[in-house]
Amino acid sequence: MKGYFFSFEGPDGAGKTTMIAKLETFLREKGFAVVSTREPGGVRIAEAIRSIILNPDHTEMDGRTEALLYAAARRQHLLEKIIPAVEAGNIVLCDRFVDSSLVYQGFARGLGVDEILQINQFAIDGYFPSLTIYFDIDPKMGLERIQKNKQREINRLDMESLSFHYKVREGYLKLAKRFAERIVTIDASKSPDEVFAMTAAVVMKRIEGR
Ligand SMILES: Nc1ncnc2c1ncn2[C@@H]1O[C@H](COP(=O)(O)OP(=O)(O)OP(=O)(O)O)[C@@H](O)[C@H]1O
Ligand SMILES: Cc1cn([C@H]2C[C@H](O)[C@@H](COP(=O)(O)O)O2)c(=O)[nH]c1=O
Repeated sequence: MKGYFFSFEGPDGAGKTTMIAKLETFLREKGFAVVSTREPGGVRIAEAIRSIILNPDHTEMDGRTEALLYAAARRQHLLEKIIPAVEAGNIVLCDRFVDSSLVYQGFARGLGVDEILQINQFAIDGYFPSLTIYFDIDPKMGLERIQKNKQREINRLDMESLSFHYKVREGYLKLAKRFAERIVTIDASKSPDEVFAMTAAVVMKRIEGR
């Protein structure tokens, strides 16, 4: 039986990585086969592209170059890891996917959501997640969480202005309305336990409701 492809989105510091780790343990304890992955990255070539995109020294990077690099990394990640894992019956939990490009490059950078969607259609051939959970948070709170987390590297996107990160949130809220059949919004400002309880409920409803 085929598996599932679920993606997790949100502004920087919303709690995506934390919730995916909790969800992976929760689903495995229920007997499900789970593969967690992330973007940009997930496979060797995409991780190499990640290091180019996120390098804080690469300040000269053009917006369209950035968008094309994210899409290229996505193509390799999708074909080499995501699709085979879903076909093998796994639940794939992906930390960011195409919606991040639509929001960060399309909306916040002003390249155009539909223009970025077109580039990504070339990359993903319409292979969208069946469920996307959007962790909504005030960007200031998310960035403050990151600053408290000393182990986390600061990447080139983190260094954008606060107004850019507010545009990111605005872009996600618009996307959640546009793709309401796929995207479920969760209030990520609550405690980790509260956010996880809501996340697990949404995921189990989707799995049981297949
Ligand atoms: N609900 C929460 N309440 C308080 N702190 C949280 C919550 N969720 C996660 N955190 C903490 O916030 C920090 C960022 O969490 P996490 O790395 O999961 O966010 P993220 O959305 O993956 O961020 P990024 O997109 O920047 O990688 C971590 O230190 C994490 O422990
Ligand atoms: C997939 C994707 C990501 N981004 C941005 C969003 C974040 O600022 C970084 C990734 O860092 P994280 O800590 O691993 O979440 O890259 C983007 O702008 N466009 C994308 O498609």
